[in-house]
This record gives sequence, C-alpha cells and structure tokens, in this order.
Amino acid sequence: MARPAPVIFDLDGTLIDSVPHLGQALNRLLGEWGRTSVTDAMLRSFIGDGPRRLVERGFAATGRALSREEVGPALARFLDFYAVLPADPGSIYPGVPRTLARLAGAGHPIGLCTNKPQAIARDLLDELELLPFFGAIVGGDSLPQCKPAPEPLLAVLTALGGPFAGAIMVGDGPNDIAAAHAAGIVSILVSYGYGGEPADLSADLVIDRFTDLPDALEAVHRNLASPHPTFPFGRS
Ligand SMILES: O=C(O)COP(=O)(O)O
Ligand SMILES: [Mg+2]
Repeated sequence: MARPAPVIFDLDGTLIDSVPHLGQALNRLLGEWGRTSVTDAMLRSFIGDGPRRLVERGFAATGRALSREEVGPALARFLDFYAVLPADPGSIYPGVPRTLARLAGAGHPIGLCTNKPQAIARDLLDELELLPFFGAIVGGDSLPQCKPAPEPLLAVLTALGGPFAGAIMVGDGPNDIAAAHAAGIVSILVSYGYGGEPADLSADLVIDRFTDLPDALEAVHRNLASPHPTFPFGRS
C-alpha cells in the first residue's frame, strides 16, 4: 500500500484566526503614529503576505504610506507588540487539534508553510500545543522566496523526507493555491479564512470546515488513483 500523502498547512486563516492578535499589535503601532485603527475586515485583506506587508498596508490604509527607511523600525515595533501577546487557544479553528491527531495517527507526514516568520510560527504552534504534529516548518523568512513561489512548499516536502506522490497543500488564500499550483501538488482551500471568494481561486477542492479534511483527503486519494485523475488543477 502507498504511504499516506504528506499534508502541508498554511497557518493564518487556516489553523488559527490571527485577526484579533495581529489587529491588537497593528493598532497599537498605528496609535503610536497618531493613526486611526483598522477594522477586522481591513485586517483580513492585509494578512497572507507576512508582517512587513501587513504593516505597510496598515499605514497605507490610514494615511501616508511608510517610506522605505520607516518600514524596518515600524516592523520591529509591530513584532515587539505581537510577541508579548499570549497565544490564545480560542484562536484555533474548531476541530483542528483532533483532525491533526487523526491525520498523524493515519501516518500522514504533516508540515507547515506560512509567510509568517518561522520562529514566530513555531513558538505559536508550541504555545498552542500543536507543534508535536509538525515534522517541518517553513516560514516567510526561511528562504529567499515565499509563497506564492513553490520553493517553500518544496522545502517542506524535502524536510519531511520527500519527494512524495500525492502531496497536498491546505490553505485559505491565493498564495497557497498559487504555490501549490507552481509546485504541481494538489490544493485544498478552506473557505472560512481570509482568501476571498473560493470561485476566484482555482483550488482542486474547497472545504467549509477543517473537520471535513479527512473526507477531502480520501477524495483526493481516489481521484489520483483513478485512471484519469483530474487533480491537480484539472489535469487529465
Ligand atoms: O501574513 C502572514 O503573516 C502569514 O500568513 P499565512 O500564515 O496565511 O501564510
Ligand atoms: Mg493564510
């Protein structure tokens, strides 16, 4: 029997709802600069390209954009604010721990590919008691490239002991789907995250709840084992 396929997860908007904490840190920073706060809806559209872009977008949305010289110190200040916030178990989306436990129990190698800095992502997973599930973590600062480039996904697969047949990326945004596409692996979109309209993102499958994942993986497996697979991305 083929070994279970590796499953690579995005972090923000997929495993955890990071809007409250990112919002607290960003709005503290904006407040120091005399700016108005950003709303949760704005934040959702800012997340997914790492903290530097988040900070830049926060400033651009509330007044003058930061100059190139201002971005570094503003980012450092943002990360200071963010780092002191205690991880909130309530930020984990419903069913994530038990579903990860089920996948790990079935033998799926599990990895993380986020555009958050690697150390921050690792510490967060550790505090939330999710770290033991992950055999590899690649962050937005791990490589010269970040999602939507394929390199971070391929690095996760290598770190998990790949190459593998039938690897799967699970994420909430266009970067996740594009990175999977570029890496030639199957993509599953979670519809509850920050990525916008599922119809605009050409994922192989869409799930509405994290707990739908085992059934989705089964559907991927059946598809890839069929004589005429249509995953990834309508390949025939
Ligand atoms: O924008 C970020 O900081 C991270 O986003 P991601 O975990 O969805 O890649
Ligand atoms: Mg995300």
